Amino acid sequence: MLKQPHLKYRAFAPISLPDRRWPGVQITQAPLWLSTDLRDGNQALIEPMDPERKLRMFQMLVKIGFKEIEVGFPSASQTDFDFVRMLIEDGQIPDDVTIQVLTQARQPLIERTFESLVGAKRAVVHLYNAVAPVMRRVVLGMTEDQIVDLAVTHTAMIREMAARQPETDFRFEYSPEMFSGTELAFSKRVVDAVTEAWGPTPERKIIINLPTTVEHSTPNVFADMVEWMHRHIERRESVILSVHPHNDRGTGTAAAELALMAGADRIEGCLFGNGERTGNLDLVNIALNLYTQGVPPGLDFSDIDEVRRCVEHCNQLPVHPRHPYVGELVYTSFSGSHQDAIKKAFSARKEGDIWEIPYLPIDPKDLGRSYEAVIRVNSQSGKGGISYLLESEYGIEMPRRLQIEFSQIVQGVMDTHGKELGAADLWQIFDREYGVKQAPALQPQIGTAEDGQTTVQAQADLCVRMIKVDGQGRGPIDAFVEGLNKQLQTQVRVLDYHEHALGSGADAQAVAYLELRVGEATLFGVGMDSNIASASLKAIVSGLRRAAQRGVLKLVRLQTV
Ligand SMILES: CC(=O)SCCNC(=O)CCNC(=O)[C@H](O)C(C)(C)COP(=O)(O)OP(=O)(O)OC[C@H]1O[C@@H](n2cnc3c(N)ncnc32)[C@H](O)[C@@H]1OP(=O)(O)O
Ligand SMILES: CC(C)C(=O)C(=O)O
Ligand SMILES: [Mg+2]
Repeated sequence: MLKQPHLKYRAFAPISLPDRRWPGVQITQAPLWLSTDLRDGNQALIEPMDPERKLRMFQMLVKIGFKEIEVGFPSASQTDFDFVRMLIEDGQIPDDVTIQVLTQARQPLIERTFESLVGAKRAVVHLYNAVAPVMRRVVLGMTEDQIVDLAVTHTAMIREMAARQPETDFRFEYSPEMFSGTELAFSKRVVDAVTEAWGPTPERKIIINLPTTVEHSTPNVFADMVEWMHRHIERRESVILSVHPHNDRGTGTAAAELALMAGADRIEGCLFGNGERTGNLDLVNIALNLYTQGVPPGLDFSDIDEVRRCVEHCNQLPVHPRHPYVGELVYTSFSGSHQDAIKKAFSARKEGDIWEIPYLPIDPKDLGRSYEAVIRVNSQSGKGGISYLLESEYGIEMPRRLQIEFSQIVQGVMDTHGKELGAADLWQIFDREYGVKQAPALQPQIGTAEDGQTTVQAQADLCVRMIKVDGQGRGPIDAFVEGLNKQLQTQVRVLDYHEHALGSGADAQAVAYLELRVGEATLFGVGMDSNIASASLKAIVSGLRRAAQRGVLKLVRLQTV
């Protein structure tokens, strides 16, 4: 075994392009898109798609808005051939969509490819052959001249065959396979020769597609290569310059973005990055990256979960929960400080504002995702997330100090059970702690004394004992507390008061949050009632019951009911 196994690898060589321009370029418009889900994606599946899956994928791609779709390698298998026939014969291809098919540079395969396209309104025939030194040497066993000849001969063959099927508007794409591993001068030589053989014009351009068949350099090197081709190939005005990144180093998206800055007009890839090995470029990722920079991608991902379900069904492969933009967890925040910032930013945001929500680079609603999933509560969470869930799901708008108090209670539950808590769990804990739903009846009678003060008579079930309250004060709360204090050894004071309405119409409720000082202890009580005064009195009782349960409430008189 080698002591230094890394020595068997060769470093990629930087490109000499001292006046490179791409680093200063900003992407201001979407590229032309080609989906190769049904070809490069399909050829990489454990179980290639059956006709039902292929059609479902095709229809989804059309719905998303792809205008160029590579639908297969029709000369490779009967299934691919039949699928292309079905699309054409069943009129499945909308007028504004062009199908594309791939072929090797071999006459029988090209003939079969044209056979599959009979009757199509429009089609792109996509020819490839390897140009990289290792492929020339090991696979094709050809010299540079022979490779150029292979490409040119078969381009001319395609041109002739296209002329024999004039009912179809044929376009042509050429890929120097393994462009990313090929000497630039040789790539240019092959590409120029093919372009000349096809004879494009600015009105009828050829597509020259530069594949990162295997990604083995940093994206800046690929960008240099693309810019070099962009600036050096002949007839550039008659060429649509396309790129086809794979993702072996995990930088396919970066490579594609830098390639666009470097002069590429068109991008090939697959939804959620399916494809050979680590996948093709993820089209959804790059399209939504543009979207979040204010550039409309021209592709519709407004129901991204529907797209994901379709892709998972067709590919029989799951999309990772952390996959950019679509994963189950990518709009979810567990950690307390993130939740806190998100909650505050949502409250500060006004309709029409620029999107500036920390930790959420895109509005989940734009992709058909809801905010409900944004915040989930586990042991890493704090008051922000807990109060966000109770507010968004149950309309409970806790004041800040209650948020702090309640989050400690939730933390206690979490420490015991260790599991994630949903909004319903939080509501249950809240209700149990503050006794909101099953609060004991008070039967308050509120009146006015001769001196104008408010009088309150009520019954208060303080857990330890039911007491009769009879008090007088500046308002119902003051009167109730005065009445209570006559009976309690531990004195009660209201420190703070918040209330809000919950719901509307006949079912509307008032929720009151009262911060109480009970002897030495400070704690909250919460009350809910259709009557706002009753809600406040219930909140006081809620706080006192909690104080009694903690043993901080002492009665002085035994005036029970
Ligand atoms: C980077 C890419 O994704 S390229 C697309 C790859 N996709 C696929 O291969 C999926 C579909 N392919 C197939 O079904 C088959 O490979 C076919 C039908 C195309 C060809 O099948 P076969 O004739 O049995 O050949 P095989 O599969 O072994 O391919 C290797 C042969 O193709 C030749 N070849 C490879 N690429 C090309 C090319 N672009 N042009 C001409 N010949 C080529 C090789 O030199 C080799 O020839 P050899 O058998 O004389 O040594
Ligand atoms: C056929 C070509 C474009 C390809 O898929 C690749 O090189 O990755
Ligand atoms: Mg590929």
